[in-house]
Amino acid sequence: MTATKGLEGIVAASSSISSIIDGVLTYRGIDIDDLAENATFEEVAYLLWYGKLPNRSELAKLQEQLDAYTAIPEGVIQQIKLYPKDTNSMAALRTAISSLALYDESANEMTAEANQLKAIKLQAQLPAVVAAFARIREGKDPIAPKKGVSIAHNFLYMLTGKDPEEVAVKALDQALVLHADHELNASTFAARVTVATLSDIYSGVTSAIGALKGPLHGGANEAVMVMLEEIGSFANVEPYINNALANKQKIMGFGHRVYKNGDPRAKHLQKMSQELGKLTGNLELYEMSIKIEELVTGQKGLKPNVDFYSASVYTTLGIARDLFTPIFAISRVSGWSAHILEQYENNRLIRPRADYIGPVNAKYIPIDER
Ligand SMILES: CC(=O)SCCNC(=O)CCNC(=O)[C@H](O)C(C)(C)COP(=O)(O)OP(=O)(O)OC[C@H]1O[C@@H](n2cnc3c(N)ncnc32)[C@H](O)[C@@H]1OP(=O)(O)O
Ligand SMILES: O=C([O-])CC(=O)C(=O)O
Repeated sequence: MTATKGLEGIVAASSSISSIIDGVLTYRGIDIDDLAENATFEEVAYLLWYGKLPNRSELAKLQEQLDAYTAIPEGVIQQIKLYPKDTNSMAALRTAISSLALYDESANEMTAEANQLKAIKLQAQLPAVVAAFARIREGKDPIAPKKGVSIAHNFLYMLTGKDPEEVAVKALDQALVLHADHELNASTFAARVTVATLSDIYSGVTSAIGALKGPLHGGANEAVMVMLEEIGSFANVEPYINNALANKQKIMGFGHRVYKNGDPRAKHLQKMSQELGKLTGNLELYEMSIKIEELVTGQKGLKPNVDFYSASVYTTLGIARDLFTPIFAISRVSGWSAHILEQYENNRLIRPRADYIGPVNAKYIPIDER
């Protein structure tokens, strides 16, 4: 038995949710470019869960369900108030989402209907948890969600207490569409491994959040912003990047395990970054990002992934840097839950083998002889 490091190229599940074929990403067979231009995030979540786009009445019913579940249990709010003020935002999210299960009587119910409803609940509540955490750590009260508005609108409203501008809602909504699912990425795989033991959906999503947190995966969007802040100005881009590449440092937001000719989502975020920069009259982050891309692609052949331009987009929307990865989770919980439901439908325990490379024929040495 020999191991494939990082399971590169290993096909570990059959799925009908999203595909990456010849560099083209689809959700349920629909090209991401088409969805990014035309679909709302709620339509996409429905598509991922049910395998088809919703008609008007199906979408209205989903909106009603989201409205019914968005408010988070008071017990979870009280717990968030006890978190240290400097808690890592993804650690807070992981803990709070795990604790949502304690307040859901159906948490361990395993019927398909119960699990589908819990997917909707998690989708509704995850943005409310992120917004509540963001406010509570600033000593502010959480804001009750609105009804009848999109997830993007509600999230920005729950963060600030003000109805966001239409352009901000549209940008965030499109970012949510672009992040919703991505085949067997690390966090989705973690979710599937967890629920393949027939553990519950909250455990699956909690595992996924833990996996998304790392800077090689979802945590890269925050790391990109750390880099942009360190660079500080357009003039410093070239010396900074040349030095980083000469020292064999990884440039966050570049490279991908599957896409070798570029991530099809990045161009949408690049365009959004430029448009928001123009609207706010500050194109510096966008121009710095373009220059970084020119240097990294020019010297290493690496292309930006979904995380690269999302950093300048979210910053231009006025969102705190450490909420970027939680926002990724707000979107990706749609994909995680779709994969969890798919795993339950045709389950088998996921249990690969290890190529043992440790000592052999070793003997127990009594403690006094060591
Ligand atoms: C939503 C997402 O999860 S998208 C990915 C987000 N992550 C990042 O942006 C972090 C930066 N990127 C990376 O670390 C990697 O490109 C990954 C983790 C995304 C993919 O990794 P892998 O498929 O394992 O590629 P691996 O790390 O083996 O890289 C292959 C080579 O390219 C180099 N490389 C890959 N990414 C980068 C990068 N961002 N900057 C500089 N060099 C890089 C590696 O150093 C390695 O070089 P070597 O062969 O000389 O040692
Ligand atoms: O697929 C991956 O490995 C990472 C990624 O781009 C995502 O999860 O969106």
